[in-house]
Amino acid sequence: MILTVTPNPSVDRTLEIDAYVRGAVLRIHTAMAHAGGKGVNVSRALRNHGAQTVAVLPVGGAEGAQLTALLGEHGIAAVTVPVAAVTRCNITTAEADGTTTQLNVAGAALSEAEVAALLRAAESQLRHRPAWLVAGGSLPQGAPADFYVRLSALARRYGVPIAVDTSGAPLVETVRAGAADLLKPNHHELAELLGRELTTLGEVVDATREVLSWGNGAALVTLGDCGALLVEPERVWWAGGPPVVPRSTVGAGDSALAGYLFDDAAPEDRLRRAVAWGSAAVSLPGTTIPGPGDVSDDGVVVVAEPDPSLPVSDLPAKLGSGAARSSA
Ligand SMILES: Nc1ncnc2c1ncn2[C@@H]1O[C@H](COP(=O)(O)OP(=O)(O)OP(=O)(O)O)[C@@H](O)[C@H]1O
Ligand SMILES: O=P(O)(O)OC[C@@]1(O)O[C@H](CO)[C@@H](O)[C@@H]1O
Repeated sequence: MILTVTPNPSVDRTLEIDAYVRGAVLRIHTAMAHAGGKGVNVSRALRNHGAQTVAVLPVGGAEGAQLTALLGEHGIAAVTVPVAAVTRCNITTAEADGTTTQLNVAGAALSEAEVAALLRAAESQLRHRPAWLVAGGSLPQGAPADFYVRLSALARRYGVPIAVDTSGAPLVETVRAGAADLLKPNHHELAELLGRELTTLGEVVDATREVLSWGNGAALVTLGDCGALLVEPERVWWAGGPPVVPRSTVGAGDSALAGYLFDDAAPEDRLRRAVAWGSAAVSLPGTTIPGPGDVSDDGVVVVAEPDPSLPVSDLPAKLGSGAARSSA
């Protein structure tokens, strides 16, 4: 079983439009709602592929009730912690050319008692010794920036490895405390964390290893349409898939993380699956999370110890060839 904790979940609303025009009246082709939040999406991806998972999350108000109902529709086993604040709705516009714009709400405040209740709910599931704890997303107001560090301490008490996918202050707190066995930043979050531009593959790998040297285990660094890196202290792999016509990129990173964690395969096979699941998510509308029928790892190329001098933006073109495939 894989346990996920999403302190700031959302009802994700997606509006499909031709093109975004500021100040205009825009006609929506399709509007849809999905259960969202990073940990929730990881649970959805795992569940779609038949893996056991439990999602822990706070819910409040009418949107909280809708989120609970959506989780039920997705078949997710959820431990919901009732809170006074109304669960947020995040809005995405998905344009016909594949541009995805996310409007993410801060999320209403949790009280100290509600934060403590969320940690207790997580601990009650950790007693079942899940294979992984996945902690994902931003933190709601009222949750301390070191929330994931506290969660990590709990996970370690039960011998459960923890994967963390967050950004901003909670990411700083987590990595500085060496609290993660696996990190899932994208390269922009990594650049923001270290306060420097990361242009080449070598710069991304060095930056990641700097973060690992603070006591974190390994990192799955996703690179959007340029694939993903799996970085360990001594080894590194890159993987990229064939070009995809994007429909909505929301949930691609979560699907990639779920693909990585799905089972205990060799690192390069986990990375291949991460990229296959992430790429599949991009071609699906809204926060639709792929299942086995959507995913294929045909054409996903994995390269061990890729050339550090390559610009990240050149990776699919330079490494995604048949010639590179043999070096995996
Ligand atoms: N435009 C794209 N075309 C093809 N594959 C993509 C594209 N965007 C993302 N992917 C795939 O999905 C994976 C995760 O994407 P990305 O780096 O955007 O994650 P993220 O920023 O964490 O996303 P999110 O927070 O929305 O879940 C990538 O490693 C890649 O395999
Ligand atoms: O605001 P956060 O917590 O950083 O991100 C929340 C979110 O954008 O992440 C998921 C996609 O990864 C969406 O389902 C959700 O709306």
